[in-house]
Amino acid sequence: MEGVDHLAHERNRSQFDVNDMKIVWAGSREAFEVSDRMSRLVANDPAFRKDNRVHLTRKELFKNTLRKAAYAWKKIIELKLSEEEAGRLRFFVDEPAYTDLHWGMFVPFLKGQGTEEQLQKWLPLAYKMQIIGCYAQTELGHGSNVQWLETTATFDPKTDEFWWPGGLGKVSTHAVVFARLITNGRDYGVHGFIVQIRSLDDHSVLPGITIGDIGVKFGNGAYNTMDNGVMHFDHIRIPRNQLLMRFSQVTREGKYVQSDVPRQLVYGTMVYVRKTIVIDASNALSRAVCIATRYSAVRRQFGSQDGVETQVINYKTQQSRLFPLLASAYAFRFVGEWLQWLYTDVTQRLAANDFSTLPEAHACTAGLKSITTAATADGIEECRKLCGGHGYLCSSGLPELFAVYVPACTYEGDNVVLLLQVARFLVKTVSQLVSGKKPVGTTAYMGRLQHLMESTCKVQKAEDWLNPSIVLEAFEVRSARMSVECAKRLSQFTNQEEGFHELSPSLVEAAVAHCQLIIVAKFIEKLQGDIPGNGVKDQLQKLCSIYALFTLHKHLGDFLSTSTITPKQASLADDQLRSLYAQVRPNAVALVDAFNYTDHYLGSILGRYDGNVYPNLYDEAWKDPMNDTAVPDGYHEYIKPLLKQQLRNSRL
Ligand SMILES: CC/C=C\C/C=C\C/C=C\C/C=C\C/C=C\CCCC(=O)SCCNC(=O)CCNC(=O)[C@H](O)C(C)(C)COP(=O)(O)OP(=O)(O)OC[C@H]1O[C@@H](n2cnc3c(N)ncnc32)[C@H](O)[C@@H]1OP(=O)(O)O
Ligand SMILES: Cc1cc2nc3c(=O)[nH]c(=O)nc-3n(C[C@H](O)[C@H](O)[C@H](O)COP(=O)(O)OP(=O)(O)OC[C@H]3O[C@@H](n4cnc5c(N)ncnc54)[C@H](O)[C@@H]3O)c2cc1C
Repeated sequence: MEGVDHLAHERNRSQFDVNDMKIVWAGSREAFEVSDRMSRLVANDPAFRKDNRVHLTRKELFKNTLRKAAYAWKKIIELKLSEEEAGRLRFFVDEPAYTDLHWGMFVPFLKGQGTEEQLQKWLPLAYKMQIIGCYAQTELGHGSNVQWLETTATFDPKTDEFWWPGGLGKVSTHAVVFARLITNGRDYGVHGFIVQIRSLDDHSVLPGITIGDIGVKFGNGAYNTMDNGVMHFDHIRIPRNQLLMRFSQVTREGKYVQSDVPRQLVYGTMVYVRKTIVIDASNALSRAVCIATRYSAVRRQFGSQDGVETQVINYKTQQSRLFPLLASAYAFRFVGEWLQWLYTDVTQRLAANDFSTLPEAHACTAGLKSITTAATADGIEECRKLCGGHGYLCSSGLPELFAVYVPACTYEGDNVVLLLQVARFLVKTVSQLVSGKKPVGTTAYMGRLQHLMESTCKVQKAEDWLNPSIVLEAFEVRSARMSVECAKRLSQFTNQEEGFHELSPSLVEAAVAHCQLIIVAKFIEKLQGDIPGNGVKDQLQKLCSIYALFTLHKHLGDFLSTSTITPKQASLADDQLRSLYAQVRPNAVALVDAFNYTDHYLGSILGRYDGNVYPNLYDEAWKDPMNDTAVPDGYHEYIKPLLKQQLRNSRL
């Protein structure tokens, strides 16, 4: 019907080359080509069908996931896919599965923590999927507080329950298990061990171990394709060499030998995964924004002129809710790219025994994981509301996306707990300024503290807010002043831990300010580089300004209370923001097309590429098993007697 024409018109009016933008979004031409090929491969293979997921019971759903994972593996082998291609294929299958943990945590943990000998033994098995691994760290009683894990690994172990590990409940044959290492009567803290948990012959659980699935999780379908598990050990014995010994060893005599490295390296896999989660936030948010943008261009309500109602995307309120999310998706993409660079850099330094950037890598991955996942979870829900009533239907793709995505705010570190880590890092950075230590990397701006404490914002007219150095300085001033204020208030406490506890809500806000500064700074940095493509850079500049000015608008209290800007300058920022929304409007559909998502991956009738929403929405309703019969099951038991009774009563 009408929808087809609407989107074609939208695409024709865009002011940049969408194919060039696709390359920027993907990161490189090569990355684009791999993603494009893998997404089509999945979309065109009926074995990867997912539109029936919501109608399956948990057991059917899980078995279906096992089938898809096995089929995907068969394809990977048959087509001799590279590691990158295989990763993209799994991504586009779009179903949480044990393989996420095997490839995403078990293998990286082995690679990061194993000795050469251990790598030779375990990696080939894991690479060929002759063993399947999971990551068992969280216990029933302890998740955030890793140091206080109760599981012990001694010659005479106690017993304890693990709780949550994905892939553990039904599939994994091996687990990386976190336990406090005790030898010669001394507790050496948390270490990682490889433990075989199921037989490689018949998949039965090994003696002394009890394992099960922890039960149905949030949402219908959604993350229930994953077998998050509970595991109980009762006096399990493992060979000494299953302690991963790259950084610390236990000798045959039971002597503990610690290499000269920070003990926090045992947390390395969490840093790796948190970095991945930031890129994943841009995937999830862009997907929701793509659905909401296309549908907003198709949907019409009110404002009829010449008998045609207004596209809801033309409402300023719709734009002010949608376009900041579009800008955030791009912002998270670029900060994710930068984080990937930071991670590679820190890894190379660690290999050369340079641990100097480890605290920054930890703070950046923890903080950015926290704010990008929180914004994405909220953003997906906002997109659902932007789609009105149809957004609440599973066929919009949004309810399932939300349910799958929200645990990202909790797993791999609760967001608040992680922001408190950033706050500690900031307070430490400020206190070290006194001793003359020069801050580097993302805290380098603190080195200009005197200037930032005294400077005044130069904005006099709305267009001044398009100046990247003015915007950057406003974010630096706000962040520096919030951190300094926290540090000052902390210094009034005699007991620092007590002070930290007392001030933690303000500390979290200071951490958010610092992380938002990083995102703005990295977006601006990206734009300072070479960005080829007709009109591409211009669009990205607009999105960068929208991200920054919307963030400023949302956190106006911080900017005003720290006297970073005046109320007049805040009002000028709002004026500029409105103008930017109007400039992005004709490009909105093309900007989401640049994500290059197939209809299969989007899984949304509202977000269809062709915009042909209504007939498909209507047809989809008839496919629901509820419509198999016109008269429902239960009519004879529960409806008919009711109606008959009313008839009898009315005759009385
Ligand atoms: C379908 C999936 C979709 C998307 C996912 C996309 C991509 C992911 C890819 C693959 C993964 C696959 C699937 C993902 C799905 C789910 C996976 C979920 C897996 C898990 O959840 S595993 C369990 C994770 N658990 C946690 O994260 C626990 C959180 N807690 C902690 O990390 C720590 O304990 C702490 C950070 C809270 C620290 O607590 P503490 O204060 O007690 O710290 P310490 O005393 O131990 O240390 C203090 C000192 O050390 C510094 N520090 C802390 N952590 C680190 C670190 N990681 N690196 C470096 N330094 C660290 C800290 O700053 C202190 O320093 P200081 O100088 O002394 O102040
Ligand atoms: C879908 C999913 C998959 C998972 N997969 C795995 C897996 O594969 N392997 C694995 O080991 N684990 C896994 N987990 C567990 C996950 O890592 C933990 O749930 C997470 O680290 C949070 O810990 P917690 O549950 O102990 O939360 P808690 O720490 O109990 O948090 C509860 C509340 O307390 C607050 N809080 C806690 N400590 C502090 C503090 N110091 N200051 C202020 N507030 C605080 C938190 O902000 C939160 O509001 C998974 C979890 C989920 C939801």
